[in-house]
Amino acid sequence: MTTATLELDALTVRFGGVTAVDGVTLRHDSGGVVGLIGPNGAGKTTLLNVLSGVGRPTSGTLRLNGQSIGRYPADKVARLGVSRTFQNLQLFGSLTVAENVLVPQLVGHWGVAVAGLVGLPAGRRARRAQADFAAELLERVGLSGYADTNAASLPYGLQRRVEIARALAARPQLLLLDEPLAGLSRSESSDLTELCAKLAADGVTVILVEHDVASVMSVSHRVLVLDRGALLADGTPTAVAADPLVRAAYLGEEE
Ligand SMILES: Nc1ncnc2c1ncn2[C@@H]1O[C@H](COP(=O)(O)OP(=O)(O)OP(=O)(O)O)[C@@H](O)[C@H]1O
Repeated sequence: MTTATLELDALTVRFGGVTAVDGVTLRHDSGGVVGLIGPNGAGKTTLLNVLSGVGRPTSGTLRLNGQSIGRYPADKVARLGVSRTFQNLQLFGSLTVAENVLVPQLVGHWGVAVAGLVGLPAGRRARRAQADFAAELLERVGLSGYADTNAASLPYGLQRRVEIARALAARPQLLLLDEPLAGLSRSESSDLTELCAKLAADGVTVILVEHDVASVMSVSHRVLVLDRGALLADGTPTAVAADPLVRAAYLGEEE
């Protein structure tokens, strides 16, 4: 898989008088895990929304692999290789794990669904292909064997993985995770952090928005710090952790 090239140039998002993202300029083309941290209200989710086509920039440009995507709707951005998860779990509790993972595929294939209802061979073949695909995705996130389990019955940490598997179904180059560690136990957090590292090693660029700074520092190759919408620091975890501006504006606040 070729690594995604992401370029932001003076990217700005305003909501009325509030500048949520303030002239962010950066380029990333080296894969890995990119940690995005910053105090409450720093603009992290707003930036993720713009990267995934859920939000629009007020000004500035956003390019993915050289293509300007800032004005594209979310479904088009997804087709170009950007997938995301949201802060709040968005699973269908009454569906199985495999069904949850396949939701984007199933809703896009009414023809297959109809063929399946009447028992046509094409439907059976398609269903087998879908089951194989779900199994492949679940294997990638460490959920082999859970395909037929009801999603709501899983522990929270595993439900997070189901969401990540669903995001991987679109075969993204860029995976945006919005606070995936929120509400997880220490061991669940460390397992999910390991999964981020594994996905990055597989060639997916992972952008990780997280309040758990220690986990971000442990897994990220590059850390971006937003403060009141602006990029306050950008570098390796070691360099960012030692930056006096970051310590004053952010890390100090956490102590
Ligand atoms: N739809 C909106 N309308 C108006 N203001 C908004 C909207 N979305 C975000 N904001 C404001 O933009 C700023 C950045 O918010 P954002 O949620 O992006 O920050 P964040 O870094 O993700 O915060 P947190 O860590 O608390 O999730 C905040 O001042 C917020 O109140």
